[in-house]
Amino acid sequence: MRKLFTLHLLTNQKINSFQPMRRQQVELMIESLKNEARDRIVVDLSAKVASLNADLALLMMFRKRYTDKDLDNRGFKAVLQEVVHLAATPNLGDFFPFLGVIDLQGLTRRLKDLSKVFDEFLEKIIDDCAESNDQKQSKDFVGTMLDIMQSGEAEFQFDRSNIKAILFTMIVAAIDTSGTTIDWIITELLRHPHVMKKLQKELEQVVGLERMVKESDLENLKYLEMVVKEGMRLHSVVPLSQREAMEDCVVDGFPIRKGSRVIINNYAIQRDPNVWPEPERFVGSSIDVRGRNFQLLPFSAGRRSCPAVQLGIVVIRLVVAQLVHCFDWELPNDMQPCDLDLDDHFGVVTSREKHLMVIPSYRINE
Ligand code: HEM
Repeated sequence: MRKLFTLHLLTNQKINSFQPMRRQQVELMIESLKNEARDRIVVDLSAKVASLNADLALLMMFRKRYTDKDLDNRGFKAVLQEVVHLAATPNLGDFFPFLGVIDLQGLTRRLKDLSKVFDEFLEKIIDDCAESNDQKQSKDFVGTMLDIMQSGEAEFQFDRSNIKAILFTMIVAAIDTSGTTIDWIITELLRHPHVMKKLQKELEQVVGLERMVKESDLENLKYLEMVVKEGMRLHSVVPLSQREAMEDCVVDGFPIRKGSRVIINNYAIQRDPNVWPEPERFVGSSIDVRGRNFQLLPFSAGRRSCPAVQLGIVVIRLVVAQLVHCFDWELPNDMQPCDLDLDDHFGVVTSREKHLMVIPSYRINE
């Protein structure tokens, strides 16, 4: 299934083919911010970035626009945040099975409510895709899964509920991660005005102030690359990974029995003073993000690491570059950069506790 996902969505060719769609969606967000800048409105940047990422991910995966209302009145960000928060909350019932029935924390009940919301949405996606795939020569990802299901040729059980489970994983994995990462990087840039200025300088030199950033500019923006890596190091949006030992082994002197689940604390590794001499510092990391040396693990590492590293990085760099290039940012109510709060909302994906509120002013020459 991972191979299918990679082949259908994540080859270089596929990622490039979605470039015009990314440009269009990012331009829409910039246009709306430009209007708000004209009126000096305080904008909820977290919400803007979240809805941009939901649009990008859903358009890419399902080739169709779905709005917040298609999921639930609360919208994608709020619902997904609740899912990732509940999924990471330790359930007493897992440790003391007799408590599972009582559902003391109400986790099972809340997750069941959310699963109903998602179930209806996923049914709609599958129906829409089935309908549009009938008219197309080339199948999209959902169409291919429907074909596998109908052919009965899968070597494992594969029905509609399996398709829904896969789509659910993809939506959770794709939507919240990139948006949350961008949110944290902009937060750090606001907390470090000299880094923001330096990045704007690089953008002026490479792109100029007569036009917006294009995806083809990204490879020439080396300081942007470092800023993004450092933001991902300080704010590991997926703070913990879980793996199950396939055989008895010893890790760093600790014996691990086959079948044990090991939790890897990416957050702690990325702030480990033995690896990072100044762990709290922002900017200066040139270490590879693919976790080859197990020092920087925003996408985890190994066989179950994120298959969408390249796509994630492109989206993050593009959106951060556009926001920093097109606007100067001010904090509302005379707030100072050092007063910006860094409280996080712990979950499978860890986002800012409070939304980032800022005042943009447009800086590109018309
Ligand atoms: C900044 C953006 C992203 C970050 C930081 C990120 C991070 C991660 C991490 C850490 C994992 C592994 C979790 C674990 O260890 O169990 C993962 C898995 C996954 N990610 Fe991403 N991700 C990002 C973007 C995306 C996007 C855009 C997609 C889809 C288009 C995606 C699809 C997936 C999938 C399907 C998996 C599960 C892989 C498997 O179980 O084999 N991710 N991601």
